[in-house]
Amino acid sequence: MTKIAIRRLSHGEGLPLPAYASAGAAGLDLRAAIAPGGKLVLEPGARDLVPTGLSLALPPGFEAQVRPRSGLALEFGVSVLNAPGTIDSDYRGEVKVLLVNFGTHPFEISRGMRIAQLVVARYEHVELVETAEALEETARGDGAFGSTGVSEGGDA
Ligand SMILES: O=c1ccn([C@H]2C[C@H](O)[C@@H](COP(=O)(O)OP(=O)(O)OP(=O)(O)O)O2)c(=O)[nH]1
Ligand SMILES: [Mg+2]
Repeated sequence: MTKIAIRRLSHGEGLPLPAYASAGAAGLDLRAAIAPGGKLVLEPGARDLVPTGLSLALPPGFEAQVRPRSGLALEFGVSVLNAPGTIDSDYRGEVKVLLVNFGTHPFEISRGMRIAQLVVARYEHVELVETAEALEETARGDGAFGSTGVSEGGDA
């Protein structure tokens, strides 16, 4: 299993490290590291950058994606605005979560609340090779944005 160095920042002390909630979970649950006793209220339509109290050293070739938790999205309309947030392998600052409240009620965040999940994934750097030639043809060609039909079962 790939090992990734993680540091708990001072305001993250006392909080559990991100963990997989089940044996097959893809994401490590991230917790809000807001001040003890403090709370953060996200009004409907508002966004806020929530600290996790953690920084990571991802190895080259790995990224981490900050993804919403579907339970918060379904129940409260709370999501990650820039989903999936991208943590670069060379980033050493604090991992932060940009939460947004698409719901109709204020959403209260307390310290330690599981607010998002972090999926660590491999990526590749590619070399872009500019060409003046026509690109290799495909059946799709330049069809996009519903070119294969938007209603269920297609438009046949
Ligand atoms: O949800 C996120 C997204 C990003 N970051 C941090 C880690 C990432 O490596 C850095 C830059 O993110 P990104 O490339 O998405 O933002 P940018 O607007 O392109 O900023 P930059 O110019 O710093 O790359 O910000 C977070 O902590 N949480
Ligand atoms: Mg960037």
